[in-house]
Amino acid sequence: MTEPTALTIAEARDALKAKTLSAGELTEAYISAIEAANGALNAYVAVTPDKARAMAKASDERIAKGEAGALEGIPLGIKDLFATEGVHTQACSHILDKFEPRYESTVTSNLWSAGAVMLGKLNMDEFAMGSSNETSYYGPVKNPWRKTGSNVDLVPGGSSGGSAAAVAAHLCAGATATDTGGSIRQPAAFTGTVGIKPTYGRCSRWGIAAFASSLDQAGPIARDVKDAAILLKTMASTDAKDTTSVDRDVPDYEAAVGRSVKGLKIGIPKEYRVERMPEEIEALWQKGIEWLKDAGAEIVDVSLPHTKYALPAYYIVAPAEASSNLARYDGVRYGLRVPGENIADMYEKTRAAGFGREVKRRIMIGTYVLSAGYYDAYYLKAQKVRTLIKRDFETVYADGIDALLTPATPSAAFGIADQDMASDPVKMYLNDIFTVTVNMAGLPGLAVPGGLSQDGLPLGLQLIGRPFDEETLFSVGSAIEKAAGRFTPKKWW
Ligand SMILES: NC(=O)C[C@H](N)C(=O)O
Repeated sequence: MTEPTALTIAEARDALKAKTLSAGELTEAYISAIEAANGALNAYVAVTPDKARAMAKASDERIAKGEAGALEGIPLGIKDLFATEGVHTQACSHILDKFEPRYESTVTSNLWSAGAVMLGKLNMDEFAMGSSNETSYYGPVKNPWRKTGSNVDLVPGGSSGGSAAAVAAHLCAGATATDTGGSIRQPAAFTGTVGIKPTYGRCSRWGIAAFASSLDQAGPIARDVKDAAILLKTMASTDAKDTTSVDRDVPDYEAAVGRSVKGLKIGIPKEYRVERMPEEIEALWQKGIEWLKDAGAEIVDVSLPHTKYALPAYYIVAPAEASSNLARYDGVRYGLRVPGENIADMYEKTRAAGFGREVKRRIMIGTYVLSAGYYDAYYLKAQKVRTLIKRDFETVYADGIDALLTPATPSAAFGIADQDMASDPVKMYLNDIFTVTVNMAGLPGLAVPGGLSQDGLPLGLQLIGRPFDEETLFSVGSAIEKAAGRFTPKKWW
């Protein structure tokens, strides 16, 4: 029999339904896999076996009574950014030390209401700021993938590095993640998994620690396109507690998987052919184009003229919002408190000790671009650029384009403590060059594996859709998946 942890969500769902596997057995298999692997991979920052067993037992009882929910008995990992009642929720920051919320985020409560089982909390870049998972207070996550014949540890990408690594290494059936500028799609690309950032407003942000509220969106990381569709269906909802969540029915995303792409118009934006793009990324993109042509789609060259301004504008808007959102961590209500001479001294000492370097850098950039005298020159201008970026997409969609195809990242996974990235934060920020436009425009974006690099590392393609048209992304994504195949790392841990 296949190992229970090797099953996709769709397969596990069938096995649970056929009663050839129980939720208890499936959950035990994941708990053992985490125990065996987490010391090496550091994907989980908190494991909740007792809770998982109790949830699985309840699932088995519901299955026996014929009352199974859409995700009944499916063991999931949760990014540490989501509030989980009574369970470690620290956005992988020292400043939230020992914080265990008294409430549950809307996305996770949707999952538990559908019968899913929580395995624990997943590592991430501190407050989701990073592209390598190295800014986590809990240390870096190791990518389950290594170059062929090498034993050098690589990053899994970030900020949802723990989510991506856990899914790739089969330490959960699927995971929640969030994406502000690429945090779902870049780690998915680096680990050979599938990740979707839905349209802004599709998932409730309630109970997710805020980084940049106008850009943050939750979404799943999964082993294949179908599993991503299954997870998003339950994660998405309209929520009175988040006024930016939209009042729209959630479609049956799973039904879109495998649907024909014949006649769809796929745009290829020429501005994504950036300078010094590695040949293998260019080749991957070309392969994606050929696969979609073979599947009957029409390929159209398009232009998104303001693309090159997206990254600099993102690194103004995101830090500006972060500096405001992170003002709440002051040592008064929750988390870390470092005593001081007086209250101002206590704030200073707490924030100095509680935040890591990258978070401090963003707070300083954000405070600067919002300050009197600089607001118009930076923040206001960046917001105007954001409108131009959004209009670029509106123009191509008005011309009948159904979705756009681009690479997901400008490279494959790089080494932990990469000197180039460590010495120059802008080099790290360049990881987001293909993904931030999507957040700036509020659009859905899907990352799907397209193949392996010459060194044997996964490379991802990105599909960008019309607002609230995640279904087309699932259809086109599954056409790519069908042609490219699926990718699982060789176990070394
Ligand atoms: N949060 C994200 O989407 C990650 C992005 N690399 C950032 O550091 O802002």
